[in-house]
Amino acid sequence: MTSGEPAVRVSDLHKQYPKHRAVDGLSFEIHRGETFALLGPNGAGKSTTVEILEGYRRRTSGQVSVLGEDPGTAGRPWRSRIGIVLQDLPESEVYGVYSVREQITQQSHYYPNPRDVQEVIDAVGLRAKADAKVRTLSGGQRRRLDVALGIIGRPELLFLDEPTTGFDPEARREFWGLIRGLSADGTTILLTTHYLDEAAELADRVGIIIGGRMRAIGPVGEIGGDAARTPIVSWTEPDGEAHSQRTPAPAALVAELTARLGEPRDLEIRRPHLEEIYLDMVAAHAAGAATGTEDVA
Ligand SMILES: Nc1ncnc2c1ncn2[C@@H]1O[C@H](COP(=O)(O)OP(=O)(O)OP(=O)(O)O)[C@@H](O)[C@H]1O
Repeated sequence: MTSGEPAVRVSDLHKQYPKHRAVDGLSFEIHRGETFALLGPNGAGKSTTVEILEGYRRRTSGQVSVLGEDPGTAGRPWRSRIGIVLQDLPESEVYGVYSVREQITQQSHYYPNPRDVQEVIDAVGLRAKADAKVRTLSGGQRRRLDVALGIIGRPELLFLDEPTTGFDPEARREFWGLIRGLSADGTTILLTTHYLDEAAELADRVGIIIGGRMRAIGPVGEIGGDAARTPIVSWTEPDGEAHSQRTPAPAALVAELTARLGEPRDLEIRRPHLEEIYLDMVAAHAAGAATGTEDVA
C-alpha cells in the first residue's frame, strides 16, 4: 500500500441478510494514524460493517480496502497487521487456567514483530495481576487483557468494539490514556462505542450510522453542521424557574437578560455536546421513518 492511501476505504457497501438490509450503501475512509469512531443506535449496522472490515463477514456488494487489501480474500500476513478487541469474548476454561503473562506471551508468538510482553502488561495496567490466572480477573481487568491481546502484535490498525463497557470511571480515564498513547505511536484506530463522551475524547473524526447509512461524518467539533451546533443559553429566573434557549446570537440574549435581571442566576452559554447533536439526529431519523419520508430498509 502506498503511504498516501487511507487505512480503510469503503465504497457503496451493502449487506443484505435474508430478511434485513443491515448496510445500505455505506462509503467512508479512515486516514492512516487517525482515530475514527463509528456511532449509531442498536441495530444501525456498525458491527456488521466492522466485521466485514475485519474479514469475518462477507459483504453483499461494494468495495472494501483495509491496509491496501480486500479483507474478504486477504491472508495471514494481512491479519497479523490488524488487531481486534471484540466485545464479550467467549469465556473458556482453557483460556482461564493460564496467567495473564502466559496468555499474552502465547499470543505474541503469532506475530512477526510483537511488542514486548512486559511493556504491554504495564501499558494496560495489569502489572499487579501479571501472574494471576485469567479466570480470577474482574470484568474490567479481563477487558484490559483483551486490549493487551489486541495490541501485542503491534497492529497498524486496531479495531476496538465498545472497549470500555463495564469500566468504572477511573478505569475509563486510564484506558483513554492508553488509547491516546497507541494513537501517538501511529496506530490507526477504529472505535465503536455508545459512549458519546468517549468518542468526543478520543476520535479525530466520527461517523454516525443510522439504518445502515452514514448520516454524518466529520471532526467532532463540526459534526451536524452549524445548525446543529447553535449555542444554548441557560439561566434561572428570579422565581426559580430554569430556562434554556438555543440562539445563534447568544450575546444579544445575554444583554437582554442582563438589562432585565441584572446578573442572571446560573448563566451558562455553551455549544451542544456531541451527545445532544447525536440524539437530535437519531430522533429526526426516527420521525422521518415514522412519517415515511425516510426510505430505510
Ligand atoms: N447474522 C445476522 N442475520 C440476520 N440479521 C442480522 C445478523 N446480524 C445482524 N443482523 C441484523 O442487522 C442489523 C444490524 O446489526 P448490527 O449488529 O450490525 O448493528 P449494530 O449497529 O452493531 O448494533 P449494536 O449497537 O446493538 O451492536 C440488525 O437489525 C440486526 O438484527
